[in-house]
Amino acid sequence: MAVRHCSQLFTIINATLTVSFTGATETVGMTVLTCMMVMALNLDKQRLAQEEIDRVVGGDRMPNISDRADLPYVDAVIKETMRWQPALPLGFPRATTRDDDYNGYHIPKSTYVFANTWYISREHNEKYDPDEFIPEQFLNPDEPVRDPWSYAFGFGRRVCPGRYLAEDTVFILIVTILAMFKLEPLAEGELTPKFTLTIIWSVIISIPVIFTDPRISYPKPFKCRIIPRSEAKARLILSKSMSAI
Ligand code: HEM
Repeated sequence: MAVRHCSQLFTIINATLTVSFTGATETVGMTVLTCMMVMALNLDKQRLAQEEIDRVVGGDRMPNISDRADLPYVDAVIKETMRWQPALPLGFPRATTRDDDYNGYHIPKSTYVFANTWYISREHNEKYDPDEFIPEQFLNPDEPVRDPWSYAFGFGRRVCPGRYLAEDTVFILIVTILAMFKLEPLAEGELTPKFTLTIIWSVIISIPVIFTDPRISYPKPFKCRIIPRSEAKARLILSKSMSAI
């Protein structure tokens, strides 16, 4: 079920924070958690996203899925989250069903192959450092950057069948959290987005030190303040969560 309206916000945030989304949908939880972390790390970007939400949605209702087209900066924040640290940096391993030759390489039958999503996300770009969190790169029509929605979900026949559900769900969770709450690190320097190289399945990739195992990569437990952005918003959250019970 796509989350069209995030009225059970507290429950959902709680579920997200404890990463209790199970199975395939866990990747949705990871993406939302990653976004919360980068928002706490990048307060200037968080403020830009919130200003856009306030302009479009106003203060007396929660965002809904139909606001998405009018929220390009929030959309760019989500894309940049998926690029900056893809939930599945090497996708799922697959095995070849027959001998193959590709680009001068002979790949025997039954070889494990990976789509290196991490490498695509680090594609060379003259202007932007791939380790920096820069949503703005998705907003310049004159210099198009590859859209992470085109590679974060895999490729071909076995592409993720949940991608459209994931897209809507990630959007509505993040936009609602940003509309209602300010996210702050607990202490200066608490979260360090330093990248480190690591080898996984014989492939070298880099991940932030604050993330877990790169096979399925999500933030290690982190502390941050989640503060309602105003009294009015606190009342709105309470009224929605009470009416959802
Ligand atoms: C942000 C969220 C998500 C991400 C980043 C993600 C990513 C991926 C990736 C990279 C693959 C491997 C594709 C390949 O091998 O080419 C995959 C497979 C799969 N995903 Fe997702 N996924 C997400 C959400 C979901 C959701 C919400 C569902 C279901 C409700 C789902 C169900 C599946 C299933 C069943 C497969 C296996 C498909 C197959 O082997 O044929 N995913 N996903």
